[in-house]
Amino acid sequence: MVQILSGKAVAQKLKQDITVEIDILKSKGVIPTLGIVLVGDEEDSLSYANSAKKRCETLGAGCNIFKFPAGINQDDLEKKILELNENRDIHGYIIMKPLPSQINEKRIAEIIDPAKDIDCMTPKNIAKVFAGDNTGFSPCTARAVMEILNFYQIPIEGKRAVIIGRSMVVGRPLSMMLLKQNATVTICHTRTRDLAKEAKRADILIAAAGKAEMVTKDMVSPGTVVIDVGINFKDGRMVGDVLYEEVEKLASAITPVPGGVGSVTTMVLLKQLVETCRK
Ligand SMILES: Nc1nc2c(c(=O)[nH]1)N[C@@H](CN(C=O)c1ccc(C(=O)N[C@@H](CCC(=O)O)C(=O)O)cc1)CN2
Repeated sequence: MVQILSGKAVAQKLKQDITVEIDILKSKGVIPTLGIVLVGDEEDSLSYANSAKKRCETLGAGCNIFKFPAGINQDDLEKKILELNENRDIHGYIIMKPLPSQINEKRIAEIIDPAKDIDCMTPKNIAKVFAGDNTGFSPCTARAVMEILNFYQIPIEGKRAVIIGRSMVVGRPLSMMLLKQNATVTICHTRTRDLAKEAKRADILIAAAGKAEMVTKDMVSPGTVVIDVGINFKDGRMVGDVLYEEVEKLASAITPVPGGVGSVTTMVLLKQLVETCRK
């Protein structure tokens, strides 16, 4: 019988700690406030931004969405980021990705104040993740995956983890986090020669390719733990990167979409907001 790894239970546990922290900060006259930089109108980024705002409202934190047109140029966006660094009412902020193609993401990452970088875009913070140093922030989605694995006590040490996707928000940092817990990690991507063969070798398969329902039954061995990071919209409904109906029949455990990694990601974002606010 497949185990459903619900993100809601994990989010609930994180929520308890965050609520206590917010109450302490409020008693000192500080309302932790999140900034969200949203450029253009990518559906998953909009969903992420709106969900994060709702969570802030529910937990008593502040949230400001800074929305810019998809055609914004590099200089104007950089100016806005520098303003956010100086804005004492914003304690931490996230820049929704992907950014439009005219924007040089690397240059943006370099000017973010690392103390406000709660989704871990700056070279300084990402270097800590790669060095296995826990004193900085982690990319929220990658950390959400680890929170789920740890909450459900999924064994990681010595296991073969296969990640489909090499993004800087999930695939690459997550590979380092799993490595830190002694998994043997493989990252697959668009140029991987025999993706199904690689995926079938996984004890833990993480789908983070950003492609709706691309992981099918022929890519999964019986007994695999399947973590679906994807948030895609198909015919008006939210679906993951895993074709759930097929794969759940083979998996030993699986995260659903919705109600899986996505619901933990926004809670991790708030946790990291509260952490930076406290500092
Ligand atoms: N800077 C970043 N930008 C983006 C990221 C990212 O990790 N960093 N990720 C994607 C979107 N994303 C996660 O990967 C995401 C999209 C939507 C939601 C969301 O709506 N969460 C809901 C619950 C959804 C569910 O039940 O699964 C909630 O928390 O209530 C979360 C994450 C794009 N851009």
